[in-house]
Amino acid sequence: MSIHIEAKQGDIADIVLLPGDPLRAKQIAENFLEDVKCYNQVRNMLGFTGTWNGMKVSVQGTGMGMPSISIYTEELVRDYGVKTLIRVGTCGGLQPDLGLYNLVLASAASTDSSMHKRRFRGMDYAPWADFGLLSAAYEAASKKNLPSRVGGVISTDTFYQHDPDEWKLWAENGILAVEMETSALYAIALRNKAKALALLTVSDSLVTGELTSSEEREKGMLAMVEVALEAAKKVHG
Ligand SMILES: O=P(O)(O)O[C@H]1O[C@H](CO)[C@@H](O)[C@H]1O
Ligand SMILES: O=c1cc[nH]c(=O)[nH]1
Repeated sequence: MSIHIEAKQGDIADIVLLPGDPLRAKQIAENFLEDVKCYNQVRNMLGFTGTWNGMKVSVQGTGMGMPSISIYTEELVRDYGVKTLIRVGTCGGLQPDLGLYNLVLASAASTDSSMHKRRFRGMDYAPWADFGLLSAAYEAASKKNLPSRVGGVISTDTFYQHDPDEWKLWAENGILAVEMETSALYAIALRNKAKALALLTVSDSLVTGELTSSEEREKGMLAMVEVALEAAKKVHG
């Protein structure tokens, strides 16, 4: 048991999928896992463990933003010995050729948060994905003919920006998409010698203003979850 997770030792698998939304965690468990057990209801941040094609896997909601995902991932790796963390989230596309439902595989994550600057005494730190997971996920997405791009994302502290054009600076410098957790996830995984990857489905485009409905988003997520599970299976056997 940790401060925010009530699971007993052994309840959580070595591999954990991490959606921001706890109800997406429930939906993933119901749609993909067998022999499912709910191990966490603290703060309604639901966590489940089951099996997928014989592989033990957990799925844990993280909440929104880096402070929230930091709490869950720190406790998962430090208190439960989790080795592999795969975020399955949504993002806003920042490049004109990124369509709705395209998959972004975040190779690295910039941030406008001061989280790394505090830890690195004012210097910048650029946390990155585990290459084995990244290449396995790219291969799985390619086999499914799922349009996908590998590149940098920006993890922002502010979903609603005061300057509506702020995202353009990141776009002009090659960043593919905006979301709110990956930079913290990668930094925590690297510090704890765990493997991490963020898979992000484009739910809206800041370039064109297109948006998906919540129902469409649910459907679009399923392909990403399959990619995450296949990548985990390839890396862990
Ligand atoms: O769909 P999730 O995983 O929550 O991810 C994205 O959606 C939330 C904002 O709506 C933020 O958490 C952002 O990172
Ligand atoms: O953080 C996010 C997530 C999805 N879409 C966005 O525009 N921002």
